[in-house]
Amino acid sequence: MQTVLETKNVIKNYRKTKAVRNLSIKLEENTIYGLLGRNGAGKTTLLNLLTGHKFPDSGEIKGFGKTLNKGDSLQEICYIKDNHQFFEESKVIQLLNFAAPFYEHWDWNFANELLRQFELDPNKKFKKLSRGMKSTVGIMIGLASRAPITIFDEPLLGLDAVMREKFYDILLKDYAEHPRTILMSTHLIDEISKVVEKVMILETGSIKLFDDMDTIRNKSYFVSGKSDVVESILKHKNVIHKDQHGKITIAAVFNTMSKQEIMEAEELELSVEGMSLQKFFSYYCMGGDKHE
Ligand SMILES: Nc1ncnc2c1ncn2[C@@H]1O[C@H](COP(=O)(O)OP(=O)(O)OP(=O)(O)O)[C@@H](O)[C@H]1O
Repeated sequence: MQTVLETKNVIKNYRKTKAVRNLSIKLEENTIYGLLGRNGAGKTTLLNLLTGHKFPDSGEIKGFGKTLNKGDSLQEICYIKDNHQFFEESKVIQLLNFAAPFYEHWDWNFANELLRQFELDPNKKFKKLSRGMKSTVGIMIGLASRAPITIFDEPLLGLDAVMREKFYDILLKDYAEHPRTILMSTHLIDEISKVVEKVMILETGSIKLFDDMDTIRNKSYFVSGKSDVVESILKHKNVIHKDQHGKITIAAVFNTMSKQEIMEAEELELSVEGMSLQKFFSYYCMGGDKHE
């Protein structure tokens, strides 16, 4: 698959804060990426660097194989930020009219359909929209742009569960018909696990994990049962968290377990269950999610 965006040894500091540390990643065409990380992990900084809104202190950023110099930004990118800088006095339809010419693949039929689906009055002024409605304006522009690379920074802030489901459904349907690269940073981890194909976890400016969603799903398990049996079966496995309840241990494992190993565990009266991405993220990054 073609690489559409790439960073090589990118560093970005804000005075003493090392926001992005020596980061090298490749984003491929026609893939949906989820960008995860705790507050302050460097997600927004990375997105700003990829989109030319910020320039690295050192390292290189390439779009479609070409190095981006200071001030360059790719026409192929649509970047929707969480802090909407839209003109407050403008009506929704004026904002769409303003955005459309920037994007070669903009689809007005789709934009109008999105207005209907998200129940937005095109003649309402942006400043009079609720927080969630403001987010839907960004979402609509991001989707209708059909940009080869669409980047959303926390697109779902303020959206209720119904609207968020609507977004995931529309995104997946449209992506199936018009494949492109979509990179989305979010804290709604379980929700996006249904949508993303690859997951990137940032921790203090570095990549902690970059893997296929399916691989993560297939490698993350809870194994529970009598403590000594759990301990013996997991001796050589990557246990990322353990909980002890009397004589019972519940272990969170991030490792491949073969069908044979699962069968053997079950024969020893252990239970082996899948783990949600949220749980995996918590255990993998935070050493437990007891404070959720
Ligand atoms: N303009 C700035 N000036 C100084 N420090 C900054 C600036 N922007 C970000 N930082 C710092 O850089 C680090 C990374 O911030 P960034 O906003 O990229 O994280 P994030 O992962 O997007 O966080 P969140 O999930 O809370 O939005 C943090 O320590 C933050 O305090």
